[in-house]
Amino acid sequence: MSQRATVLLHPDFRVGPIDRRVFGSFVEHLGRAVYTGIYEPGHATADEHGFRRDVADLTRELGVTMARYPGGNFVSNYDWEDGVGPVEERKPFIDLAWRTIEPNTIGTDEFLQWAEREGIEPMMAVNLGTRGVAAAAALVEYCNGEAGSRWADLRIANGREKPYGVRLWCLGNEMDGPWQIGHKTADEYGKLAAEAGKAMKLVDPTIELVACGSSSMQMDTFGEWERTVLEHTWDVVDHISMHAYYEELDGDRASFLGSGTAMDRFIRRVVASADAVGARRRSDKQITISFDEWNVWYLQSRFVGEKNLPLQRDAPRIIEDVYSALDAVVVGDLLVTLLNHADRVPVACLAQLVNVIAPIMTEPDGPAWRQPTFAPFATTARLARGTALDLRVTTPTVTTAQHGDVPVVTAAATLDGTEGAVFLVNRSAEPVEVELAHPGVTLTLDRGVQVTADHEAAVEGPDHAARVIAEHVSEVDAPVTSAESGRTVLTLAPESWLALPVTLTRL
Ligand SMILES: O=[N+]([O-])c1ccc(O[C@@H]2O[C@@H](CO)[C@H](O)[C@H]2O)cc1
Repeated sequence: MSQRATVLLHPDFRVGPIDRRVFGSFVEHLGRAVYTGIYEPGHATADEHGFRRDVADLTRELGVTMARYPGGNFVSNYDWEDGVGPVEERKPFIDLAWRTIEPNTIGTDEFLQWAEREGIEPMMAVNLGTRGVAAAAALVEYCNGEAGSRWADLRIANGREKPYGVRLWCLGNEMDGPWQIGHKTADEYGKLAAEAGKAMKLVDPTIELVACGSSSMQMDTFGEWERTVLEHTWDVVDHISMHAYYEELDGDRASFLGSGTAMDRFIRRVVASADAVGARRRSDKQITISFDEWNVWYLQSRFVGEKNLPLQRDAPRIIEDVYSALDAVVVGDLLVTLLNHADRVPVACLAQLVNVIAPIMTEPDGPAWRQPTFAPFATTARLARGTALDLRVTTPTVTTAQHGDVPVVTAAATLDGTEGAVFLVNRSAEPVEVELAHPGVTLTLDRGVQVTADHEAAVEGPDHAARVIAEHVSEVDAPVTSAESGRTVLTLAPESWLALPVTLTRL
């Protein structure tokens, strides 16, 4: 075997604690994410509130800790007041983001109560596209206020006495994007976000706020946007958002498999932009990242063609990407990148949860099933606990058309007491021998989960998904070829992602 990499690991070298909110997801009023996704009264598994039990069970198995709501692009033209109160009095409206008639059957209370029942922390977004300071502050009061003021009393009148205590709030969505309803310049948005945020924190000083960063690293305004927005909002916000979607373009597999490196560079650049604003202000405050949209999404190759959306109703099928095992390897690698930035990325959302670019799919009146991308997320959310370790990886590189030279092997490791996990990715088409160097520490690897990439076009439907999972996702023994004091050698399969539970004890 010609390729070799070394991963140096020690329990004292740490990136930082893993915030469980990094295993968040996203439920937008888009296509079938809500209607016939999480919610379908009349479905065989529906609970007394009309939410699908099969979807909730898969969500639990996925290990999602948090869910962002109600958008996304949707939030930028959403009047939250239309989605509360007696359902029979709620009026449909034309959602301009996805050109869909939104029936308003599900709104803030229904979503927050679903999240509460499922043990998922909600992350709410306010509309800074067509609305502003007052509507944002009112929504915080509606969700978190105690009895005795207008909006809190409205919540109580609507049947919910106890405040929801929503901790995390997005100040709008992708306001740098020309597609956004109420799109703004960085100056316009920064001023509005600072004022909305100020008012929201005056209603509830315990909340955390996320300012919109760039919609992608490819935006022309990237960098300058972050600088300007953070100059305006520095004193009021806690996090800046990042969004990134990756896809295989023109059969360029190597670049696609290198997506984690693009994500890594993007994170480093946003951290640098935030720290530069802090330096100029001589501020010790550290802004962290809410990576509140990330995934594989065939955006350029499939969605852009679909963009002239006809006006539709009744939960249309919009951006229901079907994933391959190759996509699952990339999702696993993106999670490796997020873990390696645990100190600066406490919050992240796999976009999205159900049907829309999602690990869980459903048929109305029919089954719910896992896509191949489900496994790396569920496994990482289950195993990655405690602290992320700061590994030193020595690896061959591969030259890619999109990202230049990228590492062939990527790795992350986590530790909680003496129990932890090691995550390894081989991006090349050949097997790689990886030496785990652990001086002064005994390392015991347990059975784990492996995903190997496929070369097949993904085909819609539960049967195909189940077959891809059966063939490419497996429980495996640690592929150890030799072990001696302070050194364990294993072999990574071509184009694969591997997660192994580990026990570390100091000698
Ligand atoms: O690069 N683009 O063309 C592009 C277009 C739309 C876009 O929207 C984001 O992704 C959507 C789906 O998660 C969310 O509603 C929105 O925040 C994100 C990026």
